Amino acid sequence: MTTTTRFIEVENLHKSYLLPESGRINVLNGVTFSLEAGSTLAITGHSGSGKSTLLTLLAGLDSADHGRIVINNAVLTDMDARSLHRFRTTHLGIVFQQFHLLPHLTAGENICLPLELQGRSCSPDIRHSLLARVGLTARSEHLPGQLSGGECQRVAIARALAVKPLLLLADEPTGNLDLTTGRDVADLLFTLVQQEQMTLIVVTHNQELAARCSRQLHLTHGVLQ
Ligand SMILES: Nc1ncnc2c1ncn2[C@@H]1O[C@H](COP(=O)(O)OP(=O)(O)OP(=O)(O)O)[C@@H](O)[C@H]1O
Repeated sequence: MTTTTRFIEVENLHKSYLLPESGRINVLNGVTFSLEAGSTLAITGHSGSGKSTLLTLLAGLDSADHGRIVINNAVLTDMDARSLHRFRTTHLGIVFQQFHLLPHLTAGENICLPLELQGRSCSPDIRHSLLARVGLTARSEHLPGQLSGGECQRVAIARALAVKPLLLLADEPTGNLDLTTGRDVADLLFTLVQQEQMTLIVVTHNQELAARCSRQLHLTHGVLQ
């Protein structure tokens, strides 16, 4: 018998946080969706609706209270912390609004970090090729503090691509950039996603960015619609 599994299957995901003053708040109340490999999905929703929380669970950076996440046949919600870490560093690329580059490392060193953390070598050729893909070959030796916001996000995208991820997760990737720079970064992101045939999930308030995705889902009252 042949079974077809979607690339991503999320079933009945629940997540709450315990607040010291006001008790428990339910953020995700049964999120369910599936996604084919190579698709691009935008998750929209008002501020505080739980978009980043959902992305954090998909990235294996936090655990759900209840529910199931399957990515490429791996059941993240059954994994222990060590397996999740291995899965994340091997198969996922993550891009954040605030870039999260290490300030004391150069652009080239930041880009190589995911490979080095896996004990893999990051040769000058690999480094050069990653920098070239984001148009920053001349900036390899610059520290993040010497780069513009758009350049920092390009470095962060190259870093996310270093491990050749199956899935790219992006949390407001243009949220810290002016309109033109944000459009340039979005152009780069979608070009690379297409070239690499990656699956992309992007969390955003930006309707223009969301509209570039093949699918959009809106998070409201803790569920996706
Ligand atoms: N670690 C945490 N501890 C307690 N509450 C949290 C935590 N992380 C998020 N929350 C709360 O969960 C809710 C959802 O937050 P989340 O950041 O996921 O929303 P969001 O839709 O991404 O918002 P924004 O668009 O403003 O970034 C908010 O009420 C937030 O305060």
